[in-house]
Amino acid sequence: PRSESQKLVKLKIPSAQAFKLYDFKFDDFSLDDEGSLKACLRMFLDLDLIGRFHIEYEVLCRWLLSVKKNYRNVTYHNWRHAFNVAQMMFAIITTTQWWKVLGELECLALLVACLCHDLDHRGTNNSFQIKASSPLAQLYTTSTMEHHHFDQSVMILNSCGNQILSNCTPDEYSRVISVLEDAILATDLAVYFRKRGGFFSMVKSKQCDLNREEVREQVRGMMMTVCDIAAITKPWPIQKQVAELVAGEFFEQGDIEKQELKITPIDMMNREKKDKLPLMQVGFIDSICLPVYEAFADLTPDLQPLLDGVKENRLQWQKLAD
Ligand SMILES: CCCCn1ccc(=O)c2c(N)nc(-c3ccccc3)cc21
Ligand SMILES: [Zn+2]
Repeated sequence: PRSESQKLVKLKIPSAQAFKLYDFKFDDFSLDDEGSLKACLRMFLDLDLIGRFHIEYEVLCRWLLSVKKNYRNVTYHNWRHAFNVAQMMFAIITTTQWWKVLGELECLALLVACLCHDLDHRGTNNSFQIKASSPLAQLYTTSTMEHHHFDQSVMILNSCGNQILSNCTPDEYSRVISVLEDAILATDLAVYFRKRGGFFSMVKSKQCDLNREEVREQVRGMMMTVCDIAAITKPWPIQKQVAELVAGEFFEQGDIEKQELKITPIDMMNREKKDKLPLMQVGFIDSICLPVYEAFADLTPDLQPLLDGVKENRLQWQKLAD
């Protein structure tokens, strides 16, 4: 029987327009597994990454299938989330034309990073790893999960039949891996909190010169956060559905903490405090989301729609909180 990747190789790939991949309001739930895999191929094709890095098409298909397979069947941090983060990255770098400033190598690394950034997530967060003294916490004491996601990414990139970077030069390979590591580690919200002050003041003072490497590294990291939480910018029905998945996974962690670790979970993860969700959403929006989407809307008016989306959802959550 034809292998999975040979099946994927043969499929006709619709245009980015047909998939609505340029759309900031892309519906996170619009594609099934095969559709999401074809959409990933479309993103690699339209960014001309296959041609520029001589990626063998069947290897790319096999790599995508391996990445998807290494996401677990958890409530929120699954393949669908990773795919939606990649679609938002594609929409941002094409709409703003930043793909021209970042260059193909950084775009390749960012697209790979989005697809791989939560690999093998168990539906529990970094503090849970420490509390449960999980094997991962023994390996990495800070950004525990993010280091694991990066490890998993490199493992798949180096697996035979999945080496999409095999035709890169040694210098290109090491630069892709370096950008990949920074990008994945940047998705730890603790890292975002630590670095955002510098980024916001750089944007405010109009010092954001994307032609400087240290500026591009900072912007790439913040772009990962913007894409990682982008569900907060989506039309209300999509945002509400995603919030329920996030809360669902948080409550599942809270259940484990109660039953196995015998500790009382924080309100955010305690299903007995479910009625506080709308208020917590407003808090999440005010403390984490608004500042970074305001900064990007300052950087370029092209990203104003993302900030508008967050503000619209804040109104909806505030209404439910009243
Ligand atoms: C693991 C980090 C997930 C971050 N995240 C990404 C996208 C989202 O849309 C949302 C959301 N709507 N809500 C929350 C949230 C849920 C309960 C309490 C506090 C915040 C988080 C979130
Ligand atoms: Zn994520």
